[in-house]
Amino acid sequence: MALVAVGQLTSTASMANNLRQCQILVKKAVQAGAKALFLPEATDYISSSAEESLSLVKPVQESEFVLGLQEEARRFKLPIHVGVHEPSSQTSSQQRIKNTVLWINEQGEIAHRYQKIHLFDVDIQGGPVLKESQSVEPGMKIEPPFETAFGKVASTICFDLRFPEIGISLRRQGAEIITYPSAFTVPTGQAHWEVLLRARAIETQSYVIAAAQVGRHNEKRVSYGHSMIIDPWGRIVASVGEKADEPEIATATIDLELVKKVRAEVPLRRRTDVYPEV
Ligand SMILES: O=C(O)CNC(=O)[C@H](CS)NC(=O)CCC(=O)C(=O)O
Repeated sequence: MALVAVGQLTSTASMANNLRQCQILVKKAVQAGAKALFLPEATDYISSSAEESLSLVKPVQESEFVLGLQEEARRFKLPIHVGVHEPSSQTSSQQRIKNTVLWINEQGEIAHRYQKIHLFDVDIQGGPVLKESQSVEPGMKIEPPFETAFGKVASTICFDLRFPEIGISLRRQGAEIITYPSAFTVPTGQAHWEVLLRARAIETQSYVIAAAQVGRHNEKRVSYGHSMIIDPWGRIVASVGEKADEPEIATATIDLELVKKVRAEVPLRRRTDVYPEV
């Protein structure tokens, strides 16, 4: 059994300020006795255009944001899961970046990395129009869950939440905790956020940890907030809400016995003789 924290903040285009907000979240997580801190998608920065995003992106070893978080993790022996941007490794004519999540272990090392595979290209009437694929290169693989002191953790990012296959696949690979670091829009968040997260927890019989951006990032972008942790029975066991005046955490205990109990009580034997396995 271990206590973990989800952290919620409003990232802007100022990486220095975003790091300061994360330092507040680290302090709160340490004070609460948490054994890990989970931060949202794009915690390093949220820009107002593809051009601005391309101008801000840096490799992790040159990013004062990532280096600063690694220092925090080392100093407090607190592993941190965090969404960032990284330069593309491909040499193509169209310059694009990667939307990734990192696991920084308690030694401050990057021990796991996942690159977002589903990109958010939407045109909602009266709502947001966002074309993530204009500046972001999609990942090409699901990463197997990684071992932590409190269970096997798997990573997805934000819009990946709408694709149950990735959760099912991660569960099949042994995940006990599935993370959805996000920056959900307000209209889609109001309509879909909680119900999708709870569905992913119930159908995978896993803990779901969903750290989210909240509030106004710039003149164009506002995020829904409502970071939460859900247990394998689908109960919300920690939630932050939508206040955006200061960085905030919520904590919950990860109980692997509950994961075992739910999986034993309601065995989900897939009919892969009838439909394909994912
Ligand atoms: O732009 C960045 O730097 C960080 N990335 C994001 O904020 C991404 C792409 S625009 N947001 C989402 O995927 C929201 C999904 C969503 O809101 C939904 O599925 O309804």
